Amino acid sequence: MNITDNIAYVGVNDHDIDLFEGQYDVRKNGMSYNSYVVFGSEKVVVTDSVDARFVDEWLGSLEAALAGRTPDYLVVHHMEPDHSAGIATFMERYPQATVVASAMAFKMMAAYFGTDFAGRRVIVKEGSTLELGDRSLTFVGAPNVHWPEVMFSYVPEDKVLFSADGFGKFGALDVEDPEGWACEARRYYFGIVGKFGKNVQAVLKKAAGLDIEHICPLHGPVLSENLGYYLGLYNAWSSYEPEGEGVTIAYSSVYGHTRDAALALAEALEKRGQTVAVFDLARDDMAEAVESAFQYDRLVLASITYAGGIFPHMSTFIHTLAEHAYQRRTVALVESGTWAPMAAKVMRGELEGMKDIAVAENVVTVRGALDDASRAQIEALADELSK
Ligand SMILES: Cc1cc2nc3c(=O)[nH]c(=O)nc-3n(C[C@H](O)[C@H](O)[C@H](O)COP(=O)(O)O)c2cc1C
Repeated sequence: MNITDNIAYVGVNDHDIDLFEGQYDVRKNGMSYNSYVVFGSEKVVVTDSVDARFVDEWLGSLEAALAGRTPDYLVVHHMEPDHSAGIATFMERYPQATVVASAMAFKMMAAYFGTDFAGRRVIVKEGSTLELGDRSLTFVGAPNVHWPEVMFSYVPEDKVLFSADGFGKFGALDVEDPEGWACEARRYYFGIVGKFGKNVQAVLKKAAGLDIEHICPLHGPVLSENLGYYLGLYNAWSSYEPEGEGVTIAYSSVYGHTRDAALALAEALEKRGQTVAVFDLARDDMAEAVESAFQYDRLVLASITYAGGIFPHMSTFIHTLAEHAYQRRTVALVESGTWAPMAAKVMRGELEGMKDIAVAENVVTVRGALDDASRAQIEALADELSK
């Protein structure tokens, strides 16, 4: 696959992986680890490597793409092992090659490979340029998007931005994603990059000064058309702006009564014309619930009272939101409890540490099964959330 006349794709698809980064379920569509070759008139650059299980396949694709040329540089934008596992093998195979990376990336290479390639390396920083003859790579610092050593690079002659894990997406490239780009890119963003909104904003500002026609991420498809759409989403996501109006309802229930309340609220909201997404935190993909909470402007947390506190899945969910800097949203509380309901109080306390969270006035309390009182509370909450 060619990105431009001078840039080829040499990445791999992974359909064996179950959990990406140890927690994100990608069994349905797999994952891609992207690597590219930039052919300059004088020098050839390979960008990044792939996961350890695919290094041989990557080297095979690379050799085919090189068509007899030898690579002069291996540019390392990001040292996470799913992109860096093949560095040492590459350097053995191509003894004339030089590694190009940030100073911090070389420290990480020493930690992973026992060598920082002294004598065979070029350290780059913001604004450094690598000349390839009729082409060049200019480096753009992207610290903490989402590791500290990350750099993007830009090829002005081809208007190509190599964006490391930025603009990444779950899913291998040999399967069509029926949901389009945004759904799995959003789950990826809020799971993996979401905490670092400020850093993403900083690099987006730099990117705004570049004339870009292709964004080449380390996971997912190369983005070549309608770039304003992708940049607009990244701008909304990284500034913690809700992407749209809607209510995410996340519930934890053992015997089904809290679920009944959550579903009754969903129905009441839908009757009022609201978009609603409901998640069972024990059974649905929690990363999708997190994604949905960030996508929409309102969130309902519904939990049983569990040993004087909240259910473990709800606790994990709220902590995950907090860890990802959840903010600027309205949150409503639904609780159940048979002898001393406490869940709403506990959840309210957990929300206190988050920025700009407005807690809805109406709280729903279910004491056993839904009754007239709790049904009335559900209607009142639906009214409040639909204002
Ligand atoms: C392990 C366990 C611990 C519970 N702890 C409390 C509690 O501390 N206070 C309380 O009022 N109810 C407590 N309950 C009762 C639940 O809140 C009650 O069963 C509730 O209806 C469960 O809602 P559900 O039907 O959605 O699972 C507990 C229930 C279980 C199963």
